[in-house]
Amino acid sequence: MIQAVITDIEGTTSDIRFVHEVLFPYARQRLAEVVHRRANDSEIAPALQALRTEIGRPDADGDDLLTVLYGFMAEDRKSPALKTLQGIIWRDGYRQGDFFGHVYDDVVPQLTAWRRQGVALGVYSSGSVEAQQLLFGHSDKGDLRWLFSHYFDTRVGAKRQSAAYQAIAAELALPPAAILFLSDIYQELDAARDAGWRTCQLIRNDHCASGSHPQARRFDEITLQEFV
Ligand SMILES: CSCCC(=O)C(=O)COP(=O)(O)O
Ligand SMILES: [Mg+2]
Repeated sequence: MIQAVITDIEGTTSDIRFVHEVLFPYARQRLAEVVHRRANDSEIAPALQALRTEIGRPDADGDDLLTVLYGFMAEDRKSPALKTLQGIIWRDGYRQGDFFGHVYDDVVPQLTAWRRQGVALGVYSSGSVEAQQLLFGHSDKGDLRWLFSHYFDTRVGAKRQSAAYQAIAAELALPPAAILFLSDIYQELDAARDAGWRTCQLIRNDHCASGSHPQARRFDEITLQEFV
């Protein structure tokens, strides 16, 4: 029996276009200011230091780091330091009302129903936990943070590696087969299945590369009883 549902964000609860056409450009336009003018801020400095460590260049200056960050953004690299910086920049955007987090219409009713059935709900995204809470806290469906009891980002491990799913199951204190992972990316689902989780691939658009997992176009097509 499924006791927890863990969901990806981009391409699963939320439109890829919101992430790539709204969030990423917003962060990109503000990265230079953050790296050059706010480098000594208490939350920026550790992120820049983590980036130096990540790239193995302890002496990298602001320009060097900016070049690396632009490169990471161009290739959509899930760098923890980049994700931390993006989350900090997006905070201003959400708070100023520059945008709201996109959430598909079918998501909230289904998550609410599962929660009422006693199923624990969590998020696992490459976006930082702060970025996840910002998106759901300032969503176009209102503040949805009450839905989720757990948030995981790449600090628990990379989404295409099964060790991350083992670590999440340990934190949830649940057997792997009692956890259902929802994602649009079959490589992430492969890693979850390797860890013993149940999986379902969301096909939100025709561009999704298909894997060997059960599929749904919307959350209300998912029946937990089918995943025993
Ligand atoms: C938390 S919203 C921003 C999402 C993001 O930065 C990203 O890289 C998408 O990652 P996901 O694991 O949700 O596909
Ligand atoms: Mg995704």
